[in-house]
Amino acid sequence: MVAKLLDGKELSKEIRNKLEQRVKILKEKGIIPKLVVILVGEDEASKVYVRNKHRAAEKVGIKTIDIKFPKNITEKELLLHIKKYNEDNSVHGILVQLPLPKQISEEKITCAIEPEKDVDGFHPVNIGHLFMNNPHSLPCTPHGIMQFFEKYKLPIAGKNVVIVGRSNIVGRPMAAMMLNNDATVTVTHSKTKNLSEFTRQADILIAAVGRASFIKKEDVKPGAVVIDVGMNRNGEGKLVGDVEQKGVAEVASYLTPVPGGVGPMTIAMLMEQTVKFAERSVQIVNRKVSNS
Ligand SMILES: Nc1nc(=O)c2c([nH]1)NC[C@@H]1CN(c3ccc(C(=O)N[C@@H](CCC(=O)O)C(=O)O)cc3)C=[N+]21
Repeated sequence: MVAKLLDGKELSKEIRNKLEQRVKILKEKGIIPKLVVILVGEDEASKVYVRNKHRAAEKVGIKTIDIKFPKNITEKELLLHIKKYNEDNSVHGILVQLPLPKQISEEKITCAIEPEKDVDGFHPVNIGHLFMNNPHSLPCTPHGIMQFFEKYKLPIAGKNVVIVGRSNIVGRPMAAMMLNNDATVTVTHSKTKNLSEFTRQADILIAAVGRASFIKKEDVKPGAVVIDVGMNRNGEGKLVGDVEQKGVAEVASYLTPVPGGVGPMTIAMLMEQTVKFAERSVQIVNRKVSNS
């Protein structure tokens, strides 16, 4: 078997084109969707994100305001800035890039963002709604992954989904979304014993561990759908996923490439969420982005 590659560049473009139309309608009502992105210090992955996201926003017609703070900013000061944007009615979405420097509590910052403006879907209130199967704001990476299943009509109900990684950003919300779609979900992590016994049972395997080429051909059930969430830099500075792509492509039925898979979808979902929040602000009923 040779896996079909799930093209995130192409799909994100499709989604962005649809968003452009929604932004046009908003603009006719005098609303410009506005997203504030806060970056503290110099994290490499975050810088790539800022750049790509800025480009996508421009194409869609979303105004993004990138705010950079030095890595020694205090928690108190950062909280004051968040408060200011919470209270600013022209701002529809606020995103603080993670990870944050040690002196700042990520939990405190995440909780400080108004849930209504939490485009990342990281606020405990939004996570709670997601786990109760009544989502208000969805974390962008797992939400982006769900778009592949919708677009390619890949069945989820009754499938064995195995997620490798239990981060708040990917693994946990991914588990909730798959469960909401009637999958049987297993979340594995660094303490899991005999990991590959689990991964080999997966009809859908989601790798979000942050270790280059961690999932090999022999860890994958023939015919599985494999989603590679990894964004690792190798020795040459090249971006490599958590999946050993070449080998796994020989056994999987579908596979997301890195780059050009999950990454662009994360950004497309961030755009979608921002537009949705702007629509809510003028009570335009949200229409789900449909890829069919
Ligand atoms: N609050 C918060 N929310 C995030 O969602 C968040 C964050 N903080 N901090 C940093 C990480 C990283 N992240 C990326 C998303 C897309 C690409 C992306 O577009 N990658 C492209 C291209 C990479 C390249 O240009 O080399 C690809 O995979 O094809 C990269 C990185 C979101 N993150």
